[in-house]
Amino acid sequence: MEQQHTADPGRAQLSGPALLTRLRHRPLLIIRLAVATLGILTLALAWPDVLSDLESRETAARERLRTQALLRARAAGETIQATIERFDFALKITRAAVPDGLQAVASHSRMVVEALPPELVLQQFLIDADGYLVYSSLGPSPRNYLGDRNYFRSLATDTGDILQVSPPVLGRLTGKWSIQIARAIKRNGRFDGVVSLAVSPDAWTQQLARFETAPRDTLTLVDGSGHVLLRTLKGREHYGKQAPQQRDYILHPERQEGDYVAHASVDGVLRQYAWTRLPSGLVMLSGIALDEALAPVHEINHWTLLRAGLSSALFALVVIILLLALQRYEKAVHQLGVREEHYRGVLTHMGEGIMVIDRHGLIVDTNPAFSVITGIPAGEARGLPVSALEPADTGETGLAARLALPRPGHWETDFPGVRKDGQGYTGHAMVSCVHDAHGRVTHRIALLTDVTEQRRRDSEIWHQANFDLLTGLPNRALMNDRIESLLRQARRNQGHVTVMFIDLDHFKPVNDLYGHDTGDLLLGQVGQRLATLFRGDDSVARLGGDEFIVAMAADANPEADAALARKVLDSLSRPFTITGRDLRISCSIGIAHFPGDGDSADTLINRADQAMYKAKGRGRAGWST
Ligand SMILES: Nc1nc2c(ncn2[C@@H]2O[C@H](COP(=O)(O)OP(=O)(O)OP(=O)(O)O)[C@@H](O)[C@H]2O)c(=O)[nH]1
Repeated sequence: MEQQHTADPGRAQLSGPALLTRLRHRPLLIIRLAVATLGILTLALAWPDVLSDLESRETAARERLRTQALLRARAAGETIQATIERFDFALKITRAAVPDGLQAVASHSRMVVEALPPELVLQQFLIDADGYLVYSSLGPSPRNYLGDRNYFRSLATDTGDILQVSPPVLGRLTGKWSIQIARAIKRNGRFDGVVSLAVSPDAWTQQLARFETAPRDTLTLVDGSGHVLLRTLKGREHYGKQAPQQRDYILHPERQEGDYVAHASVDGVLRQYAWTRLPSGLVMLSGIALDEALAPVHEINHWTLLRAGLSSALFALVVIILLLALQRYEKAVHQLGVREEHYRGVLTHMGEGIMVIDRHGLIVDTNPAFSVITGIPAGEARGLPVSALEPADTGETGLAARLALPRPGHWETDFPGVRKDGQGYTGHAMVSCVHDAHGRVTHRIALLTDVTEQRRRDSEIWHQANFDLLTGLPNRALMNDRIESLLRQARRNQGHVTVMFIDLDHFKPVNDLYGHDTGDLLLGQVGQRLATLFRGDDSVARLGGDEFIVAMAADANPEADAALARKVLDSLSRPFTITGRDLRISCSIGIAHFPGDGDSADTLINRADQAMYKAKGRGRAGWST
C-alpha cells in the first residue's frame, strides 16, 4: 500500500530565518535583566521582614522586661513598706510612754527594740523639743545636739503627725550609716520632741537581696525627692545622693507607678526602670540592666541576622553564578550566531545546490542555489519527492531510483534533470547519509550541480581525442580500445578477431592532380562508404593519410577473408563523384587474425599492415594475409 508522507517541518531550514542570530540579541539580555531584577527584588522584599522580626522580638523582650521590672518593684516595695510599718508601730509604742517619763520610755523602748530584727535597728532615741538627745536605747550618751538634722526640722515645723523616713546619714559619734525613721512628739498639740529609730541601711538592704536579680540589676529605695535610701548594688556609694535627673516620680507625685529607660548616672549602665510609690511616700525603683537581660534576644537576633545574611549572600552568589552562566551562554550563542551567519552565507552563496531528503525520499530543505539549478522556489521544493526533479520516464538511471536503494555512505552520480519550466539539464548529485545516535539513516544530503555544459565539453574533448575530424570515423586510439575489447570478448568465447588494413592505391596523384581539398573529400567519401559497408558491431577507423582499419569478430578462414576483401575492393572500385567529377581509385588490403597473428591490437594492426604491403607488392588492388 502506498504511504503518504509529509516533510518534517521541525528541522532548521537552510534558507529559513537565522534563529541564533535573532536569539543572540534581545531575549538573552532580557532574561539576564529579569534574573538580576528578580534577585534584587527578592532581597529587597525579604530583608524588611527579617528586620521587622528582629525589631518585634526586641520590642516583645523589652515589654517583658518592663513588666518584670514593675512586678519586682511592687514586690520589693511591699516588703519595705511592711518593715516601715513595723518600725512605725515601735515608734508609736515608745511615744505613748513619753508622758510617763524617761523610765517608762526606756522600758517600752527596750521591749520594742528587742521585738525588731537586731541587725536592722541600731538604736531608738528621743530628742527633746530643743534638739538635744535625751534618751538612747544604746545607754547613756553625751548631751548631743541633733536639732540641725533635716528630719528634726521637718517634724518640728510639721503640724500633722507624719512618719519621717530620712535618707541615710553618717553618724557623728558612731561613724555608721543610718536611716532615721521618726515621728514628732506632741504635748497639748505643740511640738515636744522627736522619737526616732536609727536603722542600718546596709542591713535593711539585705531584705531586698532575696529578690533574685542579675548582677547588674538594681532595687533602689528613694524618697519623694529622689534621695537614695537603699540600693542593692554598691549601696554605700549612693546613700543620700539625689537622682540627677528629674524623674516622673519626682515631677508627678500624684502618680503611683511608672517606668522609663535610662542610663544610670552612677554607673552608666542602660536599664529598664519601673517604680512604685509606697504608702509611706517612698518610691521603690527596680532597674534591669538591658544589655544583660536582652543578651539572649540579641544573640537570637544576631544568629537570625547572620543566617539571613548568609542566605542572602548565598542567594546573591547563585544569582551571580546564574548571570555569569547566562553571560557565557550568551557569548556562546553570539559565537554560534556568528558561525551560523558564516555558514548561512556559505550555504546561501555557494554555487552548488543543497537538498536535504528525509527517509521517505521527500525534500525537506534546500538552499538558494538549489532553486537556481532546478527553477523550483524553496517554498515549493519542501515536501516534493526527488522524482519531481527528473523527467517522468527516467526509470532506473534517475536520482530518485538510486536514492530508493539502501546505499550507505557517500556516493555520487549524474542524473537527467528537468527544470520547472521543462528545460532539460544534466545534473550531478553527491549524496551523503546523516545518521541518528543509533546509526540509522535519518536524512540524506545531496549536493547538486548542473553539469550540462561540462559534460558537453567533456564529450567534445573525448570525441576530438577519439575520432578523425576529416571522416568522422574513430581514430587509431579508439580503434586500439575497440580491438582490445573484441580481443577480450574473443578470449572469453574462444572466438576470432579479424583486422583489415586498407591503404588507397596511388592516392598521391589525386592530390597532385586535383588538389588537396579534393583529396580530403575523397578520403571522406571512402570513410563513409567503408562505414556503411560493415555491421554495427564492426569497427571502421582511419589511421591517418589514406590508411583505414576495419576490425570485427569473424571466422579466420581464407574464404571469409576473401569475401571480406572482395566486399571492400568492389565497394571502393566504384567511382566517387567529387565536385562534379568522377574519380576512380583502388586499394590494397592486408588481413591479420587473432589468435593466429597476434594477441594485441598493435600486433594485429602491424601484421595487417605488413600483409597490406604484400598486396601492394603484388600489383595493388588486391589483398593478402
Ligand atoms: N588530401 C589528403 N592527402 C593526404 C592526407 N594525408 C596524407 N595524404 C597524402 O596521401 C598520400 C599517401 O601516399 P602513399 O600512400 O605513401 O602513396 P600512394 O600515392 O598512395 O601510393 P601507394 O600507396 O604506394 O599506392 C601522400 O601524398 C600524402 O601526402 C590527407 O589528410 N588529405
